[in-house]
Amino acid sequence: MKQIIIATKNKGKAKDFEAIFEPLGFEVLTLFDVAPDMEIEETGSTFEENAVLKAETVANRLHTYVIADDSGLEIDALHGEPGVYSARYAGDHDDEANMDKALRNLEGVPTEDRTAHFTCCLAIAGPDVPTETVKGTCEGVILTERRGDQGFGYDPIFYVPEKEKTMAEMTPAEKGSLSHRGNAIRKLASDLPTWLQ
Ligand SMILES: O=P(O)(O)OP(=O)(O)OP(=O)(O)OC[C@H]1O[C@@H](n2cnc3c(O)ncnc32)[C@H](O)[C@@H]1O
Ligand SMILES: [Mg+2]
Repeated sequence: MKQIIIATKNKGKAKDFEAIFEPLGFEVLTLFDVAPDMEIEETGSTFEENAVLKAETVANRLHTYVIADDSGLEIDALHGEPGVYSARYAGDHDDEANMDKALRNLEGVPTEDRTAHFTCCLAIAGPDVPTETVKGTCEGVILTERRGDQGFGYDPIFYVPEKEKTMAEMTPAEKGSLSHRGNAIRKLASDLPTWLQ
């Protein structure tokens, strides 16, 4: 089976990638498999900068093609917060505390003003080629309480009106069919065979 390296330590993200790449015949490897000691400080101020930073750091170390994902939630009523700070909004990678903070900051905001979107920027870096980036988004509404137990991060409070479900109420495959990550991967897909030769 062909292998694809995702420069991430987020197991929820890795599951999202597996749901899309495994049916295409790829085994998904993460930093836990290829470079468990690596901790990359995300010093960029945009998703794109951080995705490029993560992809290039790992590609330079491993001398092979690597995909990195930098993503986050932007809530309109909070002027785009938490944005690039999504993972560390209230506590470092503390999904529950992060959701609580978002819900607290939205207290009293009516449904019609609770619009938000997820963004996913993917960067692909490798030896002797310029790094490429693509972006995918997904629109939704922030609920007042959690629903569902699938997924990760802000999925339980991110409601997708067309599906009448939160992302945490979707199977990984269903989430991938409409998510910011799925949309970004589909943009990349036509380039994949050449990147992975
Ligand atoms: O940097 P890596 O190791 O890939 O893992 P990370 O979790 O730190 O990833 P980011 O720096 O890209 O931060 C993204 C955060 O945005 C949120 N997020 C991104 N995609 C999401 C999704 O599909 N569902 C729910 N929350 C998501 C979640 O809080 C993530 O931790
Ligand atoms: Mg991160």
